[in-house]
Amino acid sequence: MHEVIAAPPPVRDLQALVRHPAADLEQLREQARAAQQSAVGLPCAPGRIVRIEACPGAGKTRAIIHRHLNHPLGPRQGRAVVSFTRAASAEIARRCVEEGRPELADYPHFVGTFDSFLWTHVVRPHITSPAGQKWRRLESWDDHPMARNSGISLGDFHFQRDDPGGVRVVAPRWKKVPYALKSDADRQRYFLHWAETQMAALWREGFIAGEQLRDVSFRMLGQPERGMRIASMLASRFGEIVIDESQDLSSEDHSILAQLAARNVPLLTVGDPDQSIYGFRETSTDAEPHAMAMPAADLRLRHNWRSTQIICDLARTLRPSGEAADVAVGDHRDDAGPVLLVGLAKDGMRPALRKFEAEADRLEIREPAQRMVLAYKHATLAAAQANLKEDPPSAQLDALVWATAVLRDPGAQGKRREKAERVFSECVRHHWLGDMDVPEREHLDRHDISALEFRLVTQFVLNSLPDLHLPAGEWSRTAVQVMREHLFEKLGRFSTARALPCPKEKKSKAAVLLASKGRKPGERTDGLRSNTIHGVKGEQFEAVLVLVPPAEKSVEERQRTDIFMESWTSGQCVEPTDRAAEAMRVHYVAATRARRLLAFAVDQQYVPRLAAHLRANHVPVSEL
Ligand SMILES: Nc1ncnc2c1ncn2[C@@H]1O[C@H](COP(=O)(O)OP(=O)(O)OP(=O)(O)O)[C@@H](O)[C@H]1O
Repeated sequence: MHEVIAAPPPVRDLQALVRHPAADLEQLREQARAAQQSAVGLPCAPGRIVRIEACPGAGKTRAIIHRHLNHPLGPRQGRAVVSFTRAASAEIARRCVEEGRPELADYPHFVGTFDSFLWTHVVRPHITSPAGQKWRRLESWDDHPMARNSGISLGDFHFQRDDPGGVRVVAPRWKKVPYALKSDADRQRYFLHWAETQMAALWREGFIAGEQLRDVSFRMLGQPERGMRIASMLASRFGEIVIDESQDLSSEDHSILAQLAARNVPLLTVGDPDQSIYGFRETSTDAEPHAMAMPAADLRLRHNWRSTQIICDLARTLRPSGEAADVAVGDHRDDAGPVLLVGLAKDGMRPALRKFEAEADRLEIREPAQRMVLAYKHATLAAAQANLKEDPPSAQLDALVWATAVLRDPGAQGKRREKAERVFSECVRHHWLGDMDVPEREHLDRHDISALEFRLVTQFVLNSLPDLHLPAGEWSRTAVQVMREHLFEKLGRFSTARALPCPKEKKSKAAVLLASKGRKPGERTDGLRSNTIHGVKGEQFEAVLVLVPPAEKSVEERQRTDIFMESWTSGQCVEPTDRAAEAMRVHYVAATRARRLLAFAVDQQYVPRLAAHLRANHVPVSEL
């Protein structure tokens, strides 16, 4: 058995303490720090995966960084700290630098994403290539120009395995049929055929991404000798492999980890199962159900440094696992502000936004970046607010404007930023180098340009492009002129000298409007920010408004909203499938982003029932 350092007190005691009017904040904080310290020191155990569960705001990243800073491993051994997004890995690397220990993000350590870990340490060193073929990993299929066709990418499909134990490269099926193709069966068939042919061709060339990488890893680890070699090399290089945000592991990822653990690779996972919101990543038809039976966690952190106790109490009502409410220990723990419930009626979502703004004003939360409007789907936000489109527009000029606007917005993070970087890189390479038929790295290799050189050039172009409030026609001309001056004249190359086409009717509009959603006259929403719930995982804001709109668009959407609201207000999932639990978890993630002010805007018909349910659970609410 492992040793647990300074075990935190049992939950029942904590609950009693926190409800007591004289609960001593300093005493609670001591317990919270002791629990975090336990996570920092919890040893890995051979032969199994050691698991830490932690509530929202528990300081998971902080605990992992303290472990990395303060717990050295054996001589010449490193620690792998694995996350699920490039942004999360970059944050860990940044914190190592901030602590004056930049070497902790470098060899022999590994700080990166799960996919890059599999590639760098499981697959690449051990895979053999047929003659003339070279394996190359793509972060996403979207990164290869030949994996895209008229706005559809190979990433829009799941593929089947070519044989039972093989790799998924044949028989694509849509993850979700794009709206524009919904009623066009011929085009759908065309794209399915294109995807199958293209995937097979790219696979033969040696390109590998997501699902295929997992298949290859699993297969290689399953081979007795090769599996043993991979595991023993991992175990000698890494004293431990820490996996952050482990709730995002798919059942296939779990199977890979189980193979590693069985071969004594020391593994520690840290995550919050209630925040598992990537059910759609369960790709294979033979995948285990999402909620795999897990052994009890080795340690659970139950103190929340982020939110008020009222927000923690509300979060419990959204928790499918039924875990007790967390204990608030942050600066706003005792704020008494109730949860706001705003009824949505026929006059749309604007009144709800205004009420939320007024309440944020009253609490003196003025920074727009701290007043966050969240919804399950981007379409909901588009209806409520005008701002930059979620995805790059298809016209060349509009896409460049969009990418420039996103990359210049310090608040733009995650997937959207990655998409913008890709669009921007392609535009610069198109104008500079031409021949856009291979992914970025090969394109640069072909022209003997290093990745760093290219980054400097793109950054320079980004800074030099004109202000996005210029008329679009003028912006387009100036943008090409800037690229010509900076790339052609200074760097000796320029493959395209034409202005980016700008249709007549758009020429006099401000360029930024080419990349924005429409805004009704008189509407101003500059004082708020908005995002999808999936887009703000891991973040926090002073004030959060969660929109749960009456879904009028489709039966499917209406069902999703109804199932969610029925489940929430009845205190149990009303559907046996994972759909209800997933909707609960997604809204749980939304609610737990809030530090001080939490509001829900729901269809008016649900307000009385929701208010009654929350009050019955001792959550003060205010109906607006
Ligand atoms: N020991 C501590 N003392 C003071 N503040 C802390 C402590 N631990 C964490 N915090 C603060 O609590 C907040 C939440 O921490 P963090 O974002 O790391 O939580 P998390 O566990 O990653 O949450 P989530 O899973 O919801 O994203 C941050 O503002 C962080 O600085």
